Amino acid sequence: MFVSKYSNPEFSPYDDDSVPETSVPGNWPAPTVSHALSASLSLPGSKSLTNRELVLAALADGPSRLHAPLHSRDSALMIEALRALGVTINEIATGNVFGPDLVVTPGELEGGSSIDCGLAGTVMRFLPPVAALALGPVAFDGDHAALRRPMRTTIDSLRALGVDVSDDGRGTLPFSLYGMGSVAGGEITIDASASSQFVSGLLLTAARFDQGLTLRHSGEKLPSMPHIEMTVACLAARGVIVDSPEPGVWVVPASPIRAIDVWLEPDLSNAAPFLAAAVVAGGTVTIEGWPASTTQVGADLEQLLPLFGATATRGDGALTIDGGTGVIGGTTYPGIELDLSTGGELAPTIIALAALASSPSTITGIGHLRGHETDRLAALCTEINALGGAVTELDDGVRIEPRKLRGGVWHSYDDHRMSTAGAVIGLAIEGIEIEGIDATAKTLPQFPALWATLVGEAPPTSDTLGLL
Ligand SMILES: O=C(O)C1=C[C@@H](OP(=O)(O)O)[C@@H](O)[C@H](O)C1
Ligand SMILES: C=C(OP(=O)(O)O)C(=O)O
Repeated sequence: MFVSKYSNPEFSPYDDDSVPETSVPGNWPAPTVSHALSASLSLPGSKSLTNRELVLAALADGPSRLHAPLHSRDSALMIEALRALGVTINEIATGNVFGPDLVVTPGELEGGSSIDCGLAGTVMRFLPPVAALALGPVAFDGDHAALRRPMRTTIDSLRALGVDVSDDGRGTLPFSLYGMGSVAGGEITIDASASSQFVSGLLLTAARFDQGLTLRHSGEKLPSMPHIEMTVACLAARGVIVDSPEPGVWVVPASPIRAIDVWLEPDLSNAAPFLAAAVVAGGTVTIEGWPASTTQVGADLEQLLPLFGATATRGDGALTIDGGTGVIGGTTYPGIELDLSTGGELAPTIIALAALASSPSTITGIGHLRGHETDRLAALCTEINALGGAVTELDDGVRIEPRKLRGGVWHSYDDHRMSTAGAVIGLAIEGIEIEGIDATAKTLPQFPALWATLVGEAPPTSDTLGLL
């Protein structure tokens, strides 16, 4: 039997003889715990806020300082792309273990570049409208895994705004556009049912269009509303007041975007697997620096994790989840019925917890996760079922039946939230090896180091936390 070096078989209620015999080189053995947790962690800045503030600072009327921004693959791709478009971005060391502050100085936007979007939805959906303001051609491409993410709405909306876009008709990366130095703006209708980022991308730049923008969403659903509200709030902080006269309509006035200094909040969606660990292992996990109020959908974890029998407490700028004795200590919790359309990026963690529940769960409102870093519904079904689970895909979600799980290789599909969902299950199930833990570099390069701290394996050091 393969036994993770962190595991203690005595405490696993899911012991099974069919775990793999040997470890696969390069895979990350997910730590299994045999004790209740008592961890307090700080996390780096929010991906969604950092990449919005980078874009807004690049379009602003002077230099902006970003304090405590995220430094990860997604933010690095955004920084490189903005530099290629003529924006100056300098680092200022502050002693923050998660990396330097950034000073963003706008410049005249120039074309002639090729932008690597990697696998970052925020780069591929936020930057084409910015590039349309540049003078000259700008090409957009990305990772192989990115070439299936929906981009048709971005392409069509730019064309509706009069921008010259060349693509191969598939509605995905790669494509290119020819910026004319300005965009007239006006009124357009788009279908953003595949991603809220189509709306956010247009809103972020629209104040710089000659006539601003009236944007209408026409489609059967609109996922991730909190992320659109985050965009509107970031614009408001820079003096651009977006009116929403009715649901699905936004009016952005032509207006300067003010240069301001901003403090980035920690990434609350990246807190999800750490806080969920308390549910599985028992004991407490505290995330420091939890904002008193926020536009991040990760704030919903305070209400979501108690659905799994945990207790959430806020105080002293922190959120603590107490999982009692946890799954490994014998706690059972019933499955849940949940519409997660507002917080799709929390779904992989929630589904991992549901896979350890004692009765069935149905998670809906997340059909659009098929267009995320991977088809997350298919990936979660495949990986949980390969461990002995019983997850089925629905039109817009998944149904999870309780099953005794066993160890095995958990594939990440280049998706950071698949890697971390596997780690959550791995706390209770011996012998789970994560293939592709490096995917966590997309938004949290320190994940393996922080997870080791969480389970009490190693204290954090500037070497382990500062890695990029
Ligand atoms: O605007 C953003 O920062 C994001 C919006 C959401 O995208 P979708 O609406 O495509 O789910 C979310 O899932 C993603 O992680 C980040
Ligand atoms: C969907 C996600 O990312 P992206 O910003 O690449 O869309 C995510 O982080 O869960």
